[in-house]
Amino acid sequence: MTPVVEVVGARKSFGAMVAVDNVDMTLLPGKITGLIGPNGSGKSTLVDLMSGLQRLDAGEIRHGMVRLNRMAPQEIARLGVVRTFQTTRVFSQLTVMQNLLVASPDENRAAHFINFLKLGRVRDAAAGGLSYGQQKLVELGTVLMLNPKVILLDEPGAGINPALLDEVKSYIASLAESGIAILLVDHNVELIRELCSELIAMDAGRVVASGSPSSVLASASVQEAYLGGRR
Ligand SMILES: Nc1ncnc2c1ncn2[C@@H]1O[C@H](COP(=O)(O)OP(=O)(O)OP(=O)(O)O)[C@@H](O)[C@H]1O
Repeated sequence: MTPVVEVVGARKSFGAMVAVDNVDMTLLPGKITGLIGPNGSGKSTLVDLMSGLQRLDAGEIRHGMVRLNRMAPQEIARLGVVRTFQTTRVFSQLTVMQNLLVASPDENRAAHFINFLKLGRVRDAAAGGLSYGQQKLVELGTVLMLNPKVILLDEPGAGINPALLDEVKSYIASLAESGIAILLVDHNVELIRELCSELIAMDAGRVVASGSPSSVLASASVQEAYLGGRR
C-alpha cells in the first residue's frame, strides 16, 4: 500500500529543547495510526510540522512525490492533508452551516456532512453557543469540507462526554473505511485500542515504541514513560 504521508527523520528544536527528535512515521490510506506519549513528548509539535505550522530543522515530510517541508498550512490543506486542534477552533459568531461553508462554498456538501455528524438540529445556531463536544464536531465538519486524504486529529476525545465520544469513534472509523488516512493523537487508551491498527509512542521527542496497539501499550518503554515517575 502506498503511504499518503511519510515522515522521515523529522527534527524540531525550540532553543535547547529538542521537541521532535528523528521521528519516522508512515500514514496509510484507510488506516488509523495512533500517537501517544506523556505531556510534552512532542506529539502536537509533530502534527504542527505535518500541517505546516512549524518548520522542520531536519528531515522530510512527503505526500506522494510532494515535499510538504516548506509549504504554507493552506497549501498543505489544499493537497488534502488537514488537521484539527487540541483547543477547538470554530468561528463562534457564525452558524454551523456557515462554518462549514467557510472551508468550501458548497451547500450540498455541507448539508451532507452536517447530516453525517448529526448536527442537523443546530445547523443554523451560532457555533459559539454549542457544547464543547459539538464544536469539535463542527471543526471536524469543516475539515471534511476540504476533501481530505489525511486527517490529523489532535485529541478528538478530550473533554467530551462519553455518549458523544462513542459517536466520534464511529465517525473516525467510518472516515477511515472511506479510505482516509488518520493520525489519532489522544491520551485515551481505550479509544486508541478500539480504533487504531498501528500505534506509535513518543517520549521526550523520540519514538520509543511502534507496532500493534497491544504490543506498544504493553512495552516496557511505554510503561516507563508514563509511570516512571520522571514527571
Ligand atoms: N512554540 C513553542 N516554543 C517553545 N517550546 C515549545 C513550543 N511548542 C512546544 N514546545 C515545547 O516542546 C515540547 C513538546 O511539546 P508538545 O506540545 O509537542 O508536546 P505534546 O506531546 O503534544 O504534549 P501534550 O500532550 O501536553 O499536548 C514541550 O517541552 C513544549 O514545551
